[in-house]
This record gives sequence, structure tokens and C-alpha cells, in this order.
Amino acid sequence: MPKFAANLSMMFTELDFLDRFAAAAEAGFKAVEYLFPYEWPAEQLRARLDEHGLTQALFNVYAGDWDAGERGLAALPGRDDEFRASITQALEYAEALDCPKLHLMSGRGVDVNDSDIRAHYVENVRWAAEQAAAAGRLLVLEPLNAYDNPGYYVPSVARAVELIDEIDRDNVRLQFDFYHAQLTDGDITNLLARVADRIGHVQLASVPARNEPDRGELCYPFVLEALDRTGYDGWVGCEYRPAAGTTEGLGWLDAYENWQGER
Ligand SMILES: O=C(O)C(=O)[C@@H](O)CO
Ligand SMILES: [Mg+2]
Repeated sequence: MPKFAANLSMMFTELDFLDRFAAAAEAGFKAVEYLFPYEWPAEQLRARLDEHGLTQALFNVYAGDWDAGERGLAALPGRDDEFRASITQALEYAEALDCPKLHLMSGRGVDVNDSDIRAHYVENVRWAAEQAAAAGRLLVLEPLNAYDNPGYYVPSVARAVELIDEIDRDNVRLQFDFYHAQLTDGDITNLLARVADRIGHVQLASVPARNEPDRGELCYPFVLEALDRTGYDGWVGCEYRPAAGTTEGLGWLDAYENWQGER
């Protein structure tokens, strides 16, 4: 049975960010993930983790001006200084938070078929991978669906795997978010089996509404059993928008355990 991490960028948003750690622990989570730590000193975040006995499962490398729609720098021409500084910054936070994995976003709005863009992206990710390897960290690359993120440079699992193969670094792996993967590639359990050996991190949400995983077009008890069969034993990030309150929506966890128990 998977180990679930609370995604504090989407869950417990009824509370101020720093108060979400306590709420996640109170709800029984042992790990958290979220988009970006950089607004807060690393020591302050470390203190919240320690105070509540939480593990930091993942966070993202700085991804440009998020509110202006930027979603990463790695594939963008002319942003190399910023890109390299973002890797240094992320690795410093990873050390302080004892976080093993970083989500490295590629960017949007560049031509996915341009060979120069591709060579530059591959070179940037290889550079970042070297820095991350020296610090003992894993980089994960996540395909994002085009409904939410039109023009994203990594728009499908198939494309992510192709790029990961070309990058060819042991510490660069796939972030398999079931929500995106169902929208981009579909055929979800066959897809999962095909790419299992590339996976570095997993996330979930219902499809298509991105709510609790007890609704929508994916049957998660079945899907997570398939995940177990792959041998993945890392955290599964609950990256969903609660439909009507985070705590009120957590019943799916008990129901999931019972569903397993009754089989
Ligand atoms: O949106 C997602 O899915 C994520 O995992 C974020 O890190 C990036 O948008
Ligand atoms: Mg995700």
C-alpha cells in the first residue's frame, strides 16, 4: 500500500502556509511536498518539519514568474544565469530540508520541435543533474497536460521518457502524476507498467476535476495496486484540490484502506 504525502500547495489552503504542516500531521500524514519553499528561510521550514515529525518528500526548483504563467526555465533560451542560480538555491534548500527529490520544470512557449531548444534543454538538465548528483539528490521531470499548461515543453509521458533517455543521467527520473498522465497519454495501468523503471516520484488526483481520488474516471484502488506491483516504494503526493474542505475530504483514505482490506 502506498505511503501518501500531503501536498501543501493544494491541501490545507484554508490555513496560512506555515500552519499547513501542523494540519497535515494532525490528519495523519508523515510527509509533505509543495511547490516552492523560497519565500521562507529554510530554517523556518525545517523547524516546522521537525516540530511535527514530517519528512519533506519533494519541492520544485524555482520556475520563473509563476503568476505571469512561467512554468520553468530549463528549456528557455537566454535564461541560463537564472537557471543555474535556481539549481544552486534548490540544492541549498534540499540540504536544509533533507529533501531527496527536486522537480525541475522545463518551461512553456518554446517550439517543442526545435533541435536547438532541445539540445539546450538536454544540456541544462545534464548540468543540473551533475550538481544534484554531487549533493546526493534526484531530479524529476513531470509532463504537464495541455488543458492546464498549454505550450509546456514536456507535454506527455512519452515525450518525458524520450527526453530522460537522451539526458541519460542516473539521477534524472520521471515524476508520474496520474492526473496529468491520464490526460496526456491515458491507458494508465499499461502506461505505468511501461515506464515504471523510470519513475522517481508519484502524485495523484481525480481526473478530470483534480479533486480527491475517490471520484472521477480513474479507479484509484485498482490503479494504486498496479503501482504497488511496480515496486515503487516512495511517497505518493496527494496533489489535489479538495472539493469541499481538506479535512472534510480525507474520508477517501479510510475508504481506500478498507477497500484494500476487503479484497
Ligand atoms: O502541477 C503539477 O502537477 C505539479 O506537480 C507541479 O509541481 C507543477 O505544476
Ligand atoms: Mg504534479
